[in-house]
Amino acid sequence: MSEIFSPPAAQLPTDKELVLKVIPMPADTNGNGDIFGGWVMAQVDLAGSVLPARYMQGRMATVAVNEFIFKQPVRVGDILSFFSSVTRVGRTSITVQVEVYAERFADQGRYVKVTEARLTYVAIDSEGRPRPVPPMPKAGG
Ligand SMILES: CC(=O)SCCNC(=O)CCNC(=O)[C@H](O)C(C)(C)COP(=O)(O)OP(=O)(O)OC[C@H]1O[C@@H](n2cnc3c(N)ncnc32)[C@H](O)[C@@H]1OP(=O)(O)O
Repeated sequence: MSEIFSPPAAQLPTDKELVLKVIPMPADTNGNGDIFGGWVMAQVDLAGSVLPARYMQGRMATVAVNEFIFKQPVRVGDILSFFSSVTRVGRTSITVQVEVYAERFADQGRYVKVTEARLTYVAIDSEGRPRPVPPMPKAGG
């Protein structure tokens, strides 16, 4: 019987915020029976938008997937945890780093890093043109 490769357990990041948890379903698989990469990318795009939305306070669009690494396959029934941090606030855009960790269906509590990505979002006005990112309100102000 063939063994399934099991990478070492990962530590969850302490410098990032948990922005999404989701469990992929059989309808999200590719021809190999693993989860389709496009499904993972869509979830990362949604997760990545959470922190920029706090700054942008309105319409925004994904302008770039600057980097996307599929480090390990994702499987049906994994619990996926998406962690994100803002790495750059520009005039009209915000860049985030997203890391995705899987708890395998039959190995809960042990985390495997499956994906990491860097994405950039742009604040847009009602015409779809870039607008300045509003200043972040001061905490407690
Ligand atoms: C809701 C959704 O997610 S929609 C899904 C897919 N996304 C889309 O359909 C968006 C389609 N694209 C667009 O509509 C336009 O490209 C816009 C509105 C996002 C940007 O318009 P542009 O005229 O290209 O904007 P412009 O060149 O002024 O750049 C805007 C910002 O994006 C940044 N940017 C542009 N390209 C990149 C890139 N490849 N990587 C990183 N940042 C980038 C710029 O540096 C600038 O940021 P800054 O002001 O903070 O320095």
